[in-house]
Amino acid sequence: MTGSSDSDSQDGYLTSEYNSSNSLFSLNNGNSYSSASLDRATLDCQDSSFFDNHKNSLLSTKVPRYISNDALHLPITLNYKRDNDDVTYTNGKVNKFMIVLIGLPATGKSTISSHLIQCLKNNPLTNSLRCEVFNAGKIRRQISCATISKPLLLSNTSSEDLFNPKNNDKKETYARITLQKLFHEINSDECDVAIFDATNSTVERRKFIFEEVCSFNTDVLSTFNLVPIILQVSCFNRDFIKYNIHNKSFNEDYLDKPYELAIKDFAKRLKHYYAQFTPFSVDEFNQTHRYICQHEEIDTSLFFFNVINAGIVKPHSLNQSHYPSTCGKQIKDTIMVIENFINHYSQMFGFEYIEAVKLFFERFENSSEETLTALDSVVNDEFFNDLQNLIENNGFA
Ligand SMILES: Nc1ncnc2c1ncn2[C@@H]1O[C@H](COP(=O)(O)OP(=O)(O)O)[C@@H](O)[C@H]1O
Ligand SMILES: O=P(O)(O)OC[C@H]1O[C@@](CO)(OP(=O)(O)O)[C@@H](O)[C@@H]1O
Repeated sequence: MTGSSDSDSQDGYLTSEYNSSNSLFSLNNGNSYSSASLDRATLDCQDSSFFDNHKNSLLSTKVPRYISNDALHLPITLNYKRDNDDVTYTNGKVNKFMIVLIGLPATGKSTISSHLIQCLKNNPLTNSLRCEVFNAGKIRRQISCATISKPLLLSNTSSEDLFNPKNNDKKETYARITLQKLFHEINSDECDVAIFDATNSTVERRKFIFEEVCSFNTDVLSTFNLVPIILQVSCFNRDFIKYNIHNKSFNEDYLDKPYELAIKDFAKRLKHYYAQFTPFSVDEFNQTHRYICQHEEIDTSLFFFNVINAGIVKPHSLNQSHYPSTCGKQIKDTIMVIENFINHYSQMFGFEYIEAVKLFFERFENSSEETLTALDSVVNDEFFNDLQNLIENNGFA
């Protein structure tokens, strides 16, 4: 059965319908970013920008006070227990899960992955599953450090220009190595839920990933079957993006770099990504499902979930679930927990994040701190306009 998932309406006054006819990801409008902007669709802004209008920022929205801090931290648990014999099989192999992340840099993929793991660990239905994140950036840093033996002069420096599209081969190599590590750890039964944390921003990359998943599942030497789950993380709010870029400037790529250089470098990286990114669509979901079914010669499961602007925008018809005709309890339970996490993300974590962003900008407005001035000089309207142009001209306008 195929269908879109429901979401709650508890936080209805904050959320906006995100339907396929006005969606960025809509097939009917030619996957257009410009003709299907989120701010028009959801925030009632006048221009047709990819980004939320700064003045109509989500930050001006009130975070509901009826959600206590405790509730924000407590993943919602469901009311029944997992049985010991819940393990299910596909083609005689024990099922495990692979979560394929998709999203531009600094949209919150790694952060949301750690929230999801927290949620799976806190739910009796899924707490026995061993979860692991396979981050392509981390593998890149490890390999670069080992190769150049100067730990902090990483391949991210502008001289190597790793993120320039002309150097895509290098990025693909790191992604392949990361995937191989993931398959190896699944096959040696070291984890049950493997999260592939990379931008996976092009159709070609995703095609490659699903070809590899099919090869893994049909390989007589692999003991396990991977149930693929696609989790797309999107962020269209300028304040969120600016705040996230600020935080990214403190990650391992920039430990030895001054703040302003880090911001400039990351801003440049973002431009490269915006020039190439293709969002995952319902159409691509259907094509991928057909491909997997043909290749594995069975009716397989495939799931697609979205977190948009930290869960504040609801992706109703974008989320897709395809359960096979004979679907084991373990798959149903795990998907239910993940779906529940997606539907309640704003209450569990999103609002707390908005509070943090608000605080950050309050501090920003009342200070003349050099670091924050540097941020403003790089991540400004001109920068967002550049990103907008890049996304419109990358074949999806
Ligand atoms: N949902 C979120 N909750 C809390 N912080 C977030 C969230 N999304 C992004 N951030 C902030 O933005 C920074 C970058 O997010 P990250 O998860 O590393 O993005 P990505 O993995 O997509 O590159 C994080 O360090 C965090 O400070
Ligand atoms: O190869 P893709 O899919 O672009 O993803 C990997 C890249 O994503 C990035 C994008 O910034 O992730 P991360 O921020 O998690 O470190 C790079 O570090 C990393 O090299």
